[in-house]
Amino acid sequence: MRIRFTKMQGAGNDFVVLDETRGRLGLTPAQYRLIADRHFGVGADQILTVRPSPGAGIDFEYVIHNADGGEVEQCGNGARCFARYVRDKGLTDRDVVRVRTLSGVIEPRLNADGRVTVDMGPPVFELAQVPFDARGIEPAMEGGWETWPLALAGGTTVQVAVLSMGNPHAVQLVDDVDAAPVREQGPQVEHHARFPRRVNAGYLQVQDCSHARLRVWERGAGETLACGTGACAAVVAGIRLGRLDARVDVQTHGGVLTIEWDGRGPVFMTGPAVTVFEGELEIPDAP
Ligand SMILES: N[C@@H](CCC[C@H](N)C(=O)O)C(=O)O
Repeated sequence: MRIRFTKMQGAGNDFVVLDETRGRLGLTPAQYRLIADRHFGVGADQILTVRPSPGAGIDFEYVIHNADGGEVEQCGNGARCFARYVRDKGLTDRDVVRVRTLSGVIEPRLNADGRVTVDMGPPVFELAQVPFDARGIEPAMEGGWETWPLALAGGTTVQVAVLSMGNPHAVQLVDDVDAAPVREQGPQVEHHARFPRRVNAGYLQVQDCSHARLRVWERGAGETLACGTGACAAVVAGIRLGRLDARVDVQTHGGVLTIEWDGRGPVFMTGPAVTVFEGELEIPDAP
């Protein structure tokens, strides 16, 4: 089959965007993997699919597949690209769209400067409780919030703050992200028995109360140049640990994301959303 696609990026986190507003393509996980493959396909960290409104008060449905072909609940950098895409393609004339994802409704807003701000909804902390209570592991209090010990191979134990931004994150505070063992340790954290549905592993370096650096080993994609939900989760963790203020510029390898959280309500993420090119791809039909 031949499919039309748009290649986009948000702070270097790159996406293939597919339009299913006029009918489903019916792609299989293997076909998503092929599209994301950097040698045999287009290449992307995630595939984003635009579907029509699922009901009253919602403009679109937003479906996300990781490069490994698995469908996931949320993608922050993708949400900004999604908003840019539906506007540029004339699928809406609104500056603010309400979009249903697997983890709920989010609201991206196109700004006059070309960047996009997304109301990502509030962080969820319950994720941190259940498995640890079951194992009877004591949390460590650090700056008034709980982080949890995670035993890794070779006798290493790391402290992680575990929370959900619609998708799961385990965030570590590190002194220097450049020296953090993201590629060696990230896969271990992602697949740790503690996280039956796997997890995104974030490494946060606090520079001062409004500046941070971040690297993320993403579930189902490996280390990416930026992770939007990862930036939201890391800033929320940094605020709860007393290390960050309510508005933080997060420097990633692909660009800066501005994250705002008042300590209670939704997290707001602002950053770029850019179209790179468009094309057509021939992929084998599903068996
Ligand atoms: N790149 C993303 C997150 C994509 C999904 C993630 N890998 C997961 O499996 O939860 C972002 O910008 O948030």
